[in-house]
Amino acid sequence: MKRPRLALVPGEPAGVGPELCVRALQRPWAADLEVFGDADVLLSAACRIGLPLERPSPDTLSAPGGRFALHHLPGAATAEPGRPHPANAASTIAALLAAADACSAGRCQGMVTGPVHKAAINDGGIAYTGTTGLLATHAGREVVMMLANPAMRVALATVHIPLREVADALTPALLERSLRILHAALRDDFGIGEPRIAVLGLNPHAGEDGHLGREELDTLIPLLERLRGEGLRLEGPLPADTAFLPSKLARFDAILAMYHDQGLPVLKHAGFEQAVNISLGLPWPRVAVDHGTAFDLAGTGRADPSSLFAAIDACTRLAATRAARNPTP
Ligand SMILES: NC(=O)C1=CN([C@@H]2O[C@H](COP(=O)(O)OP(=O)(O)OC[C@H]3O[C@@H](n4cnc5c(N)ncnc54)[C@H](O)[C@@H]3O)[C@@H](O)[C@H]2O)C=CC1
Ligand SMILES: NCC(=O)COP(=O)(O)O
Repeated sequence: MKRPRLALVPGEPAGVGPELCVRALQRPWAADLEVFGDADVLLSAACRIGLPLERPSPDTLSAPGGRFALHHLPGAATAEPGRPHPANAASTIAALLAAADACSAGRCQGMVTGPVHKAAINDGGIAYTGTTGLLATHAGREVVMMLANPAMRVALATVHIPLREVADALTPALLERSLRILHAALRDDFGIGEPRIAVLGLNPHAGEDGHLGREELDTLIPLLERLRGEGLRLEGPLPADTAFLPSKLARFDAILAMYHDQGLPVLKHAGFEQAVNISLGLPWPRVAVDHGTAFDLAGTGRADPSSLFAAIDACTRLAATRAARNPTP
């Protein structure tokens, strides 16, 4: 099978993304990487952490890992580690969209993204709640965020909204869409014939028969019963406090959490380094690091590249799976 070509996007220029990408370019991969970002930011990051990186031509980077195609998208302001500049918001977003376009055009078979600082993008005058939503809008698809590490897969029914708004956002339509996208991705992208999905309740003790909240009785239970009737293997709504016990986790291929901080702290505690963030439902694979811009570490060389490396490996596998499913003539 042909080697996949993946777009690699460092993300926020003042964060740890650029230096983690420099680290990725120090070694060979099972995919060809094309970098979408500001070459000067990458060269400065390499210099700062003492790793070799050169730009032998306007559209090439060279490092011990090989020669890498470069799509240079300069920022408007000089990037300072740990100090995001609102003037760089436009080029940060442009790099993500250029990579998405390369995937849509078939030039790349997937994209791997570094962390983006939501407030820095908003301060630059661009409405943005995350790259998952940005790419969903760009591709015209409904998308579900799923984080995964070797211990578990956790998908989110709601993501970057205030906690106060979560209960109202959990409509039957949103939950059904989330479950169908998750089920299809587990089957098609992860090769699980009959995925077993655990669905968490929203309220303590999954609502305690309506005494601690009604979302389980009014929304979740009827929906799960209907979808089970179609053959989907769904368990729940489960009390979230015990759903992650190892004996329970072993029974499921994925968990659908109702909101960001219901699922992600458990997953990150169980393996921050190996976790990746996968956008389910896009026309091409997109995998991101599980961590943020870590401004406290930017420029120090101390940021751990494991999640970025795991993201490149995961995206390579997903691209290969899709290529095997839809072979080009
Ligand atoms: N994939 C993405 O684009 C993500 C972006 N974010 C964004 O990043 C920004 C900062 O978010 P925070 O909540 O501060 O989370 P953060 O993940 O940037 O930092 C939290 C803690 O983890 C540490 N950490 C993060 N990455 C690390 C690494 N590679 N190696 C070692 N330690 C690391 C940091 O030093 C800090 O102590 C926010 O704007 C957030 O929205 C957050 C998570 C994912
Ligand atoms: N908590 C995940 C996160 O902040 C990254 O989201 P996205 O940018 O991948 O949508």
